[in-house]
Amino acid sequence: MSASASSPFDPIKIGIVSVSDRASGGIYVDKGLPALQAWLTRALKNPLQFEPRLIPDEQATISATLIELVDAGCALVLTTGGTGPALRDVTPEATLAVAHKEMPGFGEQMRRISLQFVPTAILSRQVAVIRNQTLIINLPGQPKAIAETLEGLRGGDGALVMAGIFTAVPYCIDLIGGPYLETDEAVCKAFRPKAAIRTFS
Ligand SMILES: Nc1ncnc2c1ncn2[C@@H]1O[C@H](COP(=O)(O)OP(=O)(O)OP(=O)(O)O)[C@@H](O)[C@H]1O
Ligand SMILES: Nc1nc2c(c(=O)[nH]1)N[C@H]1C(S)=C(S)[C@@H](COP(=O)(O)O)O[C@H]1N2
Repeated sequence: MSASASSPFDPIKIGIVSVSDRASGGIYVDKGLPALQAWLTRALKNPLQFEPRLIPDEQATISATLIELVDAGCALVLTTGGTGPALRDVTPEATLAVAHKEMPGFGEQMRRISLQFVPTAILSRQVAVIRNQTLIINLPGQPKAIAETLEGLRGGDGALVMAGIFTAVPYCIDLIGGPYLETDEAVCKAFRPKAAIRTFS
């Protein structure tokens, strides 16, 4: 099933995946999925249909989940967790295993932004890839890292000091034949070349 919605008013399917032994094992309540859903709901104007998954740090399970979400027609899949150096952190490997194209700029920029927040930003091996017509992006597991990387760094007055990576997501999804994402500019101003901007009457 193609990720692009048949009409601009169809709900856009977004996969959200929390990769965590402890959360999936019930040791603590997962905070990643609620944080992902809340931020995406704030940032996007489109009607959305979330496909949430809470899974352990098992490489085969992560890859199978990503393939399942792409095949289900998700235009975008965001994972949180398992991107670190620890023995069981395998989300990047599982993501690359299902990739048709790598998108290295997203990981580079997420580490750059994250360094504004924590010096351990460089411990995240997060990647982003394209599979068919779906963009898959790994985020770190710290719940606060979700807004930090997607929205960027704001000054004390709320003004954006360093843009988050989500500003490039809508145009990337346009380019792979996905649906036209519209953002709430108060949360995230999507960048598109003038010729790529659509207006809906
Ligand atoms: N639900 C949660 N509650 C509290 N802290 C969390 C939660 N999810 C993530 N974190 C914090 O973010 C850090 C990094 O998240 P990580 O990807 O390691 O997820 P995790 O839940 O620790 O996974 P795992 O149990 O597989 O180590 C965690 O070590 C923890 O400090
Ligand atoms: N924005 C942001 N990036 C971050 C963090 C964070 O708190 N905020 N945590 C760092 C830490 S401590 C680790 S270990 C790595 C990997 O985290 P993960 O294994 O939870 O994915 O993400 C790093 N990147």
